[in-house]
Amino acid sequence: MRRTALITGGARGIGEAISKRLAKDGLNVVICDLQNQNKAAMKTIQEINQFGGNAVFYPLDVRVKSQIEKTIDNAYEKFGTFDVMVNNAGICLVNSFADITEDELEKQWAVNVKGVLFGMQAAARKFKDVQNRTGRIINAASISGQLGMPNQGAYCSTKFAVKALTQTAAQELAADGITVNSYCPGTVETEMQRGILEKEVELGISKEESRKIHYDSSAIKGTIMPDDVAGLVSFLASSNSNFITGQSIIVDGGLVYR
Ligand SMILES: NC(=O)C1=CN([C@@H]2O[C@H](COP(=O)(O)OP(=O)(O)OC[C@H]3O[C@@H](n4cnc5c(N)ncnc54)[C@H](O)[C@@H]3O)[C@@H](O)[C@H]2O)C=CC1
Ligand SMILES: CC(=O)C(C)=O
Repeated sequence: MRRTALITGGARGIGEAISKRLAKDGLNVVICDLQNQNKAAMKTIQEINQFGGNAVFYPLDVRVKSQIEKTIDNAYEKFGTFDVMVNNAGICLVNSFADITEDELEKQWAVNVKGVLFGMQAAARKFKDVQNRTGRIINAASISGQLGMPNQGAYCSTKFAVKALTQTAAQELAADGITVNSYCPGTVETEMQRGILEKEVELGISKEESRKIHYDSSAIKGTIMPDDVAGLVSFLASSNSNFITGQSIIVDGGLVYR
């Protein structure tokens, strides 16, 4: 029976690449994203169908735990399997440390931390209570969860939290055969990154300085693309990573060394 993966924020950017890669790997793919990403999700599904993959779109908001639980139940009912949960959805609001507002902090914690925690809890419940078999939980962290970055204070705090939750859950869920890991990309060419660069210009950071921060500082020169992250997620979802758990793995071309 085909394994099934659910990817939050799966309609575009890194999530889109993960959806396509896992579909190529032969998994049923459940693309979960906000309703307003319907068009992007349909385009992704069309591309998956073109190479013979299997995908559906279930709209959800990761800030609402009951929606994640219901979506997992629906996916299980449709495909009869549920094996991989990718908690990828995230937002990044750039601001200098002195000016971070309560609203910015709350918005980012709601999606990046609560959304990931709810996704982990809902997936673990399903893996344990319904299937009683192995499962994979894979979370979006960032190099901003490894190192504090200028103008990303609130965002960094959420990604450090994801790393902490990943380590805790890995230890608590190991006995149930569930592994929990995170991916920590550097700067990846997506809508999120374009928004970050625009906001940095507003904060008075020159394009040259931005380029230095985001693209020119790593050992390997060049632009990290969503597919480069999807390759790691494919590995973490596969039997090649059976004994890897609690790790937050960096994909940044050699910038942060841990
Ligand atoms: N692009 C980058 O340079 C990096 C991104 N990341 C992380 O990777 C993940 C994906 O990032 P990108 O693809 O770049 O971002 P993106 O902005 O291109 O895509 C994020 C997706 O998440 C969805 N989303 C946002 N809020 C949601 C909610 N409440 N419920 C459901 N879906 C929601 C959006 O609709 C979108 O489809 C994020 O967690 C991000 O923090 C980490 C390191 C670097
Ligand atoms: C958005 C993000 O995580 C970085 C590293 O820029």
